[in-house]
Amino acid sequence: MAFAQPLMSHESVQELAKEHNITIPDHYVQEHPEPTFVPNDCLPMPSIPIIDMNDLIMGRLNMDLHLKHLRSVCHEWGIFQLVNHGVDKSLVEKMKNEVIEFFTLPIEEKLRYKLKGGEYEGYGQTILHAQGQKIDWADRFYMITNPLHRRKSNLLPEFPPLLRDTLENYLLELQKLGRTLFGIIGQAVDIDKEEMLEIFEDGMQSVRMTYYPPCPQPDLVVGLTPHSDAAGITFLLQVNNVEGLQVKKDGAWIPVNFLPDAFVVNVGDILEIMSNGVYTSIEHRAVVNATKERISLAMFFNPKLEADVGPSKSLIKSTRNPPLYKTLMMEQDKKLAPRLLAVSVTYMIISR
Ligand SMILES: O=C(O)CCC(=O)C(=O)O
Ligand SMILES: [Fe+2]
Repeated sequence: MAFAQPLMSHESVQELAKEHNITIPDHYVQEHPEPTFVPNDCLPMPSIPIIDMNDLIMGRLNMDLHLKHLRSVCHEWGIFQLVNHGVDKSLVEKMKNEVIEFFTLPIEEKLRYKLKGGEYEGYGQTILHAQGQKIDWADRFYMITNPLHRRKSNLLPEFPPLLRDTLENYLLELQKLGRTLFGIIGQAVDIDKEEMLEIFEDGMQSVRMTYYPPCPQPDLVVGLTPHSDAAGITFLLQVNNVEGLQVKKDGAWIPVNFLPDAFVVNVGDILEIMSNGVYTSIEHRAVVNATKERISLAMFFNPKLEADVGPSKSLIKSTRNPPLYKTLMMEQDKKLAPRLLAVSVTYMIISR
């Protein structure tokens, strides 16, 4: 590896991967990442369940069946492909193109949004907490988009105008979808719609764009360390049709085969807590490709910052089950707040 102008090792793996004949630097080399599940005649490759939004909003006749199915998917898997979600296809395509454009910008442009010491929002790589910490083979851009007063003035407002406008439109559409989906996901586990809406209305929302460069020795690195999302739910878009996301199901790492036009929806820790453990915040990771770059866009939906997060009051009342999790204040709790702000990539379920 030879840089004319060496970059800080943790500034951009995208730049590093552009060099010919690279030797993977030590801080990217992971010891024995767990292998991907290999199917055989007795155990075929499982696939992520599909939820059809039309069934949930129009399937009045069989609504009980649809809710039961949604509940079992969120319980067994904690992840599904959402089809017929109603978000305009051309807007989604535009969003994908703008994200690709962002990562195509010269490094100097992207470094205008560079992560600063101790901050979580901006452009960069895994934050180094400790000496010897391994770094994921990916560059990321993370920022809070809602509530509006929490937006950083040097991030979204400074974006290239097309990216900024497209992201704003995309956010509005996903907020509409999120509101409907939260109501139904709550209903499927006996949480009052009003309680759900009250907690998530004008909630904390954030976005992460991730660029996974190709890696000549993909088995030596990890694109995204195994984690569960600290969010309520996550909407995930695979931007350039290159696979890499995997979920841990029954102890095995299963690749997620994104359907065209679907969002992959993750149940996050907060929904697991609110459902008193009925729903599962699934562990997931991303692997990288030997020859192709991969790009993804994740939108995280959380309760509002002043909300208390714990097992839902209406659910506990109706089921009379004892709460299995503590109730924490969304913003003030020392464990929850930094984890939510970073949507950190260390797997842990809080306060179980
Ligand atoms: O890149 C992906 O597909 C996964 C992204 C993800 O899990 C995250 O940003 O939390
Ligand atoms: Fe995630």
